[in-house]
Amino acid sequence: MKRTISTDDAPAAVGAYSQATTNGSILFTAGQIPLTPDGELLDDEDVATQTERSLDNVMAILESEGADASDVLKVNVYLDDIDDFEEMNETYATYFEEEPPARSALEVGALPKGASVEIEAIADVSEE
Ligand SMILES: C=C(N)C(=O)O
Repeated sequence: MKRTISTDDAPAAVGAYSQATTNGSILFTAGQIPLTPDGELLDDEDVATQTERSLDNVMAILESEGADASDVLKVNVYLDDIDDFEEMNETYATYFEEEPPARSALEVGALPKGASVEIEAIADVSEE
């Protein structure tokens, strides 16, 4: 059965979506842009900082469900400029040092709120 997830440790949705949804086995986070949990937008920060903030949000959502980076199966990374790939990837790699999940990274025309980075994850939250 579908359940929506809400945690104060990640920013509230900026539109008509939930922070994450799960069926108890698989968890889907919404795309996380570089907003602090208080709602401050870090759109003027460099891509490394935006990547860090977005991934911190993903991790906070996972942790609210008792999961962590090791449970992530797939990540999608959206960049407003693919030339930022290396800078994003360097920061990203520090979050997934062992057995990194599958990932897609792509350039899109623009992201909500003028962000440079948006990151979403799919994780295994089933009981072992
Ligand atoms: C920021 C988003 N995840 C959205 O607008 O869908």
